[in-house]
Amino acid sequence: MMIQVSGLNKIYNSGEHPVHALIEVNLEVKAGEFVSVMGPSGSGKSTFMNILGGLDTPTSGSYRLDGIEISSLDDTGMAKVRNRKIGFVFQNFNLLPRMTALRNVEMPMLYAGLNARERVKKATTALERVGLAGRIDHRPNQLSGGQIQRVAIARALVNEPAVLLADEPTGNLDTRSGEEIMAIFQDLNRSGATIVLVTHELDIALHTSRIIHFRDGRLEADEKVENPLDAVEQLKKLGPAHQNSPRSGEISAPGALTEAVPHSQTLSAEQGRKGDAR
Ligand SMILES: Nc1ncnc2c1ncn2[C@@H]1O[C@H](COP(=O)(O)OP(=O)(O)OP(=O)(O)O)[C@@H](O)[C@H]1O
Repeated sequence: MMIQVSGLNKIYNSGEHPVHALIEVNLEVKAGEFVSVMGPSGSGKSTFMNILGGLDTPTSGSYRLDGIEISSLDDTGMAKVRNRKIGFVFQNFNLLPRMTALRNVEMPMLYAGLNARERVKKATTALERVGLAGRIDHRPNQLSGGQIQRVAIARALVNEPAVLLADEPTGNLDTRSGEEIMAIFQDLNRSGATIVLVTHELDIALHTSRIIHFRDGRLEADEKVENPLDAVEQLKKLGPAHQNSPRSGEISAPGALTEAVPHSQTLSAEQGRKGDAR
């Protein structure tokens, strides 16, 4: 079992009254599953993801990640687990604005003791994996929202984590860019990645094979998706990307997680959207 959560509770005591944000949550996720987390605002999704990611600790209960009991680790132990086992993708991207895509993706490897050549090689491979081979020297303000999110995914992948956690990774993107991100996640999942993704959109959740629902801090439903939507098929239905449409991306064919549009064709659109990409 990749993720094993039992009797998990989280109580915040920061305000005047304690907030019971998670109540007796139980969940098991096998290696290789693709799970989405849904629920109204305030239902506990972020709290749950923060605990899964080792960014916060539960008040009580057990959380095992890849066999390691996380809830009993100290800060140093937790930081190690985060660095080695978990890849994060956030809605607001969290990239360093002054650094190129390549340097951003190299960041998680800086502390892993790899030499510069190995770092560049692995970062380049990760960027190729998300279809950004031709953009490795671009800075975030030279990329579309969808491309920035792909850099963030490459960065999350580069240490080969046991699990990928994504909090609203398509939340700031248009339909096509969102589908492109889902195509990458589906591709990674088919190669064996375990992924847990928070989304407010059912259309996005239906790309995963299991949806769990939170309400008032409780995990109230856990359902299997019989025929998950295939993002590559959805992209075909959307038709060809319009050259002038803001933030349109480049993945347009099955398996084509590579650049389909020559660099020069996208430059003008990029210039037009500078500044609103994040
Ligand atoms: N640091 C904190 N201190 C006190 N209360 C908190 C803290 N973080 C979250 N909460 C409370 O815990 C509950 C769950 O919040 P959480 O952010 O996990 O919900 P969510 O489902 O992620 O919501 P959203 O979809 O709006 O992001 C809410 O009542 C929230 O106000």
